[in-house]
Amino acid sequence: MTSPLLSVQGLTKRFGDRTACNEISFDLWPGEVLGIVGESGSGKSTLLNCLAGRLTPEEGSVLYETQSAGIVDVHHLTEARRRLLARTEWGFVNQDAREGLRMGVSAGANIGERLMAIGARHYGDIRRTASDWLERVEIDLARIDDSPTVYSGGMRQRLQIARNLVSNPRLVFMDEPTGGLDVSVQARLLDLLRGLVDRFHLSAILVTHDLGVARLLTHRLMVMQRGEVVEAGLTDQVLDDPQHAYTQMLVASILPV
Ligand SMILES: Nc1ncnc2c1ncn2[C@@H]1O[C@H](COP(=O)(O)OP(=O)(O)OP(=O)(O)O)[C@@H](O)[C@H]1O
Repeated sequence: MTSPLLSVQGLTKRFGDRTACNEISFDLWPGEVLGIVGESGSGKSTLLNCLAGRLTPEEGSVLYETQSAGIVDVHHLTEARRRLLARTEWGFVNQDAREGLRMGVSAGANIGERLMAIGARHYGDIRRTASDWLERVEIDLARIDDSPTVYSGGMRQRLQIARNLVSNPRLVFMDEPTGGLDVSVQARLLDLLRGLVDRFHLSAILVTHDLGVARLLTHRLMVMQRGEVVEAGLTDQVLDDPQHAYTQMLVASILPV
């Protein structure tokens, strides 16, 4: 029997007297893509940041099964070990690619840096792998030495995805990866992400307010309202036959038939 990659128990995060996430518990299984959906302000990003160790919850635990050191409690690791974990086993794709890229170095270096962080040293190999990944995310190789500052929004997002996936992460956190882009750019990025998720059997947790994105990319969904998970289940089931009044409202407003 396999064990969960991530196991979350009773996670609560408050900002002053506002509870952004309230007693959230769930498991993520290897190879699974879990979507977190809900309206703006429902607590999705806060939850994601608590899972990835970027925010510290007031209560609860986030247990992660590491590749070599067994199960660790993300919030009881030292800062140095958490950073190491983030660098070697996780990816984090931000909505704003500028936050996930180093804007002062070339596209190739953005990918190469990640490889060097996991021990790659041979310049030729690093350059070759960076080139492969640029191709994989449909960026013209002629742009490898350009800085991402001269990339379009869609290209930057594809570069951020390449930078995250090049190190073969076991778990990828994504916060609105297609947000803020033109509709046609979004569609292409979604196609690309879906292909990569399938090809690399990614385990991922994806935050989105877009139920169309959730439908395309996720296996399972958690629906959040005011910091609570109000409904959870297989994505198609939740979207085709929502049980909670809030989910019914979301589905009716976002996916009109
Ligand atoms: N740093 C912070 N300080 C104070 N309150 C915060 C902070 N971050 C989030 N909140 C509050 O926590 C609640 C949840 O916010 P969060 O950003 O997690 O929601 P969200 O569902 O991700 O929304 P969006 O889709 O707009 O990003 C909101 O009421 C928000 O105002």
